[in-house]
Amino acid sequence: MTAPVSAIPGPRGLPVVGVGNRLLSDPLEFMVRLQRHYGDLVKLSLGKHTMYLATHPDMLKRITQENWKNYIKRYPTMDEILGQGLVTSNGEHWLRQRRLMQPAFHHQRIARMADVMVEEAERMLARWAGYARSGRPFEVQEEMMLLTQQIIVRTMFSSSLSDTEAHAVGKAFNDTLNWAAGQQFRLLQPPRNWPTPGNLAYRRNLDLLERTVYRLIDERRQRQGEHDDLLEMLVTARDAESGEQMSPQQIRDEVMTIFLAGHETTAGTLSWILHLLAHHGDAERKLRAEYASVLGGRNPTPADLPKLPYSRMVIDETLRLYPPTWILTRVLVGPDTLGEYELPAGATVAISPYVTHRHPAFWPNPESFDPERFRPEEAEGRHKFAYVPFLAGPRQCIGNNFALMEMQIVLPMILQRFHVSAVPGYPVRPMPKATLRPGPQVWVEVRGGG
Ligand code: HEM
Repeated sequence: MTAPVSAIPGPRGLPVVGVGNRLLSDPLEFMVRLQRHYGDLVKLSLGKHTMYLATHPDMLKRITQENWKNYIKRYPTMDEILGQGLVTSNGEHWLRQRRLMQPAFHHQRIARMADVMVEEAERMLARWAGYARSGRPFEVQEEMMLLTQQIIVRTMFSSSLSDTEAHAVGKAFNDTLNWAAGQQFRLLQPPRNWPTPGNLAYRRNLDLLERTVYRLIDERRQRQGEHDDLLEMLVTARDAESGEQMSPQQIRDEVMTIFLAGHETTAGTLSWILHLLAHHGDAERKLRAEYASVLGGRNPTPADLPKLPYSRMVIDETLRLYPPTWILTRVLVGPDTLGEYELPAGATVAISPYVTHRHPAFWPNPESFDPERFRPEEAEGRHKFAYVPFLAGPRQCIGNNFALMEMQIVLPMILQRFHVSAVPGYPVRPMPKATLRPGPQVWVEVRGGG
């Protein structure tokens, strides 16, 4: 027996905005409390709109795997920047693109990018050696953003860009995406064609990016086979069935998409890990012992990573507590049943990995940082959809192996050279913006590195 949508429980909220004000002011705490109070499917009235928060792993399985085609994405604010890239597209177009791009994200191809990750981490650590010598504290998230930004720019374009260009492009990407993310949260936006300073800077950045990206695409199409990077893969990919290749516009959309999806998430997670380790001495010691016995001070290679299980558990537990994609939404194409309720076509469903990762039926002491939860014996038998930092099903993150390898390489490089400690007086809390980052800032001091 199913119940109608009107029977789904939820808070009443205020007359005009519903619960919109509470969702905006403290969404994480609010959503966790809703799940505890009302259960696994909660109705959220947001003024004119209604959203259904689905948190039970069975529901996530239904939405992302069993009936995934019935749940589509709608992200209109990102259209101009991302176009029809993998994150924002749907249907046949998405399927074709995913098929074309999947091989580039295969384990073996990703492993070939390890050298770039090591080189960029070396550059960052050389800066940190300076901070260690002078005893100067620094904001670690900024460092991580710069690192992951340079890694994605270089794995995308390899040596086609000079260092100066790579920095300019990285910054332009970043500023454009921050601007777009900010727009989603602003109530009163000047129209995009007004010459406000924000609009002008946005236009300038987007122009620079498009000019650079189209130039590089053009060069590559004329001289193929000289590089082994993501751009080469996008330019040469051919659909196995139709033999078709991507148009320059489509390649541009995918370049922007990979940049958007591929650096802030990883930078935030690396910053969270350092913050958590600075407050959990036991985990830090265990991690150092693992690195010492397997690596003995040298940089890791992809072949070492399976031999560093505790390192992976620390990453997994950090992604459980602070999944960068803390909320995402889908719109129903046709009606569907979630739990005991019948939802109509057109309904918006929200999934929150942050809330599901704290579901008391699957996670004892959900707020505590405990990497041991991911020991194989502990993890065995756990509902597969209770842990979804990269989502699941056909639309699972295509870059999950990339991100995991990047973190597994960077982390031992940092910890084998430095002791990282938090600077007192700078409390850190989760900041639910476009991604869930630690904030407002993460100030650290480093020792060692000689
Ligand atoms: C810790 C790091 C990362 C996390 C937690 C993460 C998480 C996610 C999640 C939850 C989705 C699904 C979004 C949705 O369906 O609405 C997603 C999609 C995606 N991610 Fe990631 N991601 C990470 C890193 C990366 C990296 C490094 C790349 C690329 C190099 C990447 C590329 C993508 C792309 C292209 C999609 C769209 C896939 C599709 O719909 O077919 N991500 N990611």
